[in-house]
Amino acid sequence: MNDQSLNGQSLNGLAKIPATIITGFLGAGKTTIIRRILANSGGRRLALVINEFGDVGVDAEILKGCGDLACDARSIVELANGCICCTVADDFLPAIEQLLALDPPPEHIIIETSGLALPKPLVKAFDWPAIRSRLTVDGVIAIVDGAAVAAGRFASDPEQVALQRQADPSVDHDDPLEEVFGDQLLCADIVVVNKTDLIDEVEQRAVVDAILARAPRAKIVSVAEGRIEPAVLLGLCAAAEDDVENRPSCHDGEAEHDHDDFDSLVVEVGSISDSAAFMRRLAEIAGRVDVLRIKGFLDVRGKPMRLLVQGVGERLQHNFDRPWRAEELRRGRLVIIGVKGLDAAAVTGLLDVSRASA
Ligand SMILES: Nc1nc2c(ncn2[C@@H]2O[C@H](COP(=O)(O)OP(=O)(O)OP(=O)(O)O)[C@@H](O)[C@H]2O)c(=O)[nH]1
Repeated sequence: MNDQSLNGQSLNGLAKIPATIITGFLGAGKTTIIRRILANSGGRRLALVINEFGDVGVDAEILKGCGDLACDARSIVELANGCICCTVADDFLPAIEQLLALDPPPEHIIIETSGLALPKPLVKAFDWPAIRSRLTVDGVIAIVDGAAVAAGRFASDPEQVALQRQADPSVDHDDPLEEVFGDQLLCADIVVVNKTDLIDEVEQRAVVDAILARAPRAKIVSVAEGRIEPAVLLGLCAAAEDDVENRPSCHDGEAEHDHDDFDSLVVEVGSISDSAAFMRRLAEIAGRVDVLRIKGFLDVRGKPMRLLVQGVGERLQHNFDRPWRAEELRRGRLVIIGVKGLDAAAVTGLLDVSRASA
């Protein structure tokens, strides 16, 4: 602890505002869990910093308005300019300043990192004087997609890797999914295994074992649909900024890292008339091209409501989430994320849409 803080108090004697970092791989259920926290806030004034990949802003849109009593629109800041671990110096401090300027200020800040972000650089930012004097990291929560872990998404097959090494020793065999996943677990105070509705008990045990193999000291809670009492996740008083040394990362020692291991694109989709047919095509693409995450909104002709589309791997969901507003452009846009080499041409070709941006 440095001289600027003492037992959660800042120098001017005011209690520091606690901040909870919610991390977890693409589609693990971070937004779902934050919705639950907002809905069961117990009257606490919450603020959110939402960082996501692609500028479609799906998470913030889902969260706006779902917990008005706990958190109004002014208390939600979106950081869409890349992963928070890389943009922390430019974007995070202004976001925090904006929230601290609210009158009255928030009682607790929740930060949702993008699914590809490494949480450790963010925890380190809480040691900067401007932040350290006013905030503390109450806890780092890593959300895990139980079904994806059970399916082996984050574990490279050692035999396969050995065979590939024999064939071509120059190929880089690090598994980027495994690295991000491992870093998120090793930084966490609590690991939440979500999506237990999609796996049986044997698989659940295997998932817990896989987590403990990487993070032997992890405290693990298993849930479905993010159903968890906020009291389990908030109020941990971990002061993680004082404890970064005990949160190892496979990127420790690197001056900076990048997200070159992943590709993303945003596609513009004109009005569709047959949502079922469109979803079938999307499912076909997710199967054919190795898509990790799809999300966005679509305009269905003749429908007053906006269609929310969510995909994790090949599992797709869609539902009308709210009416289009009168002043709003009815615009279909999807963010599609995959590992490096994602065949963008195949995606746009199969969907018969244009690419808006990377
Ligand atoms: N079956 C099942 N689906 C879930 C569960 N939790 C979340 N989902 C679904 O998984 C998808 C992704 O959930 P999100 O909460 O958006 O995940 P996220 O981690 O915020 O996603 P990113 O921010 O894109 O990384 C959505 O379609 C959710 O409805 C669960 O426990 N079971």
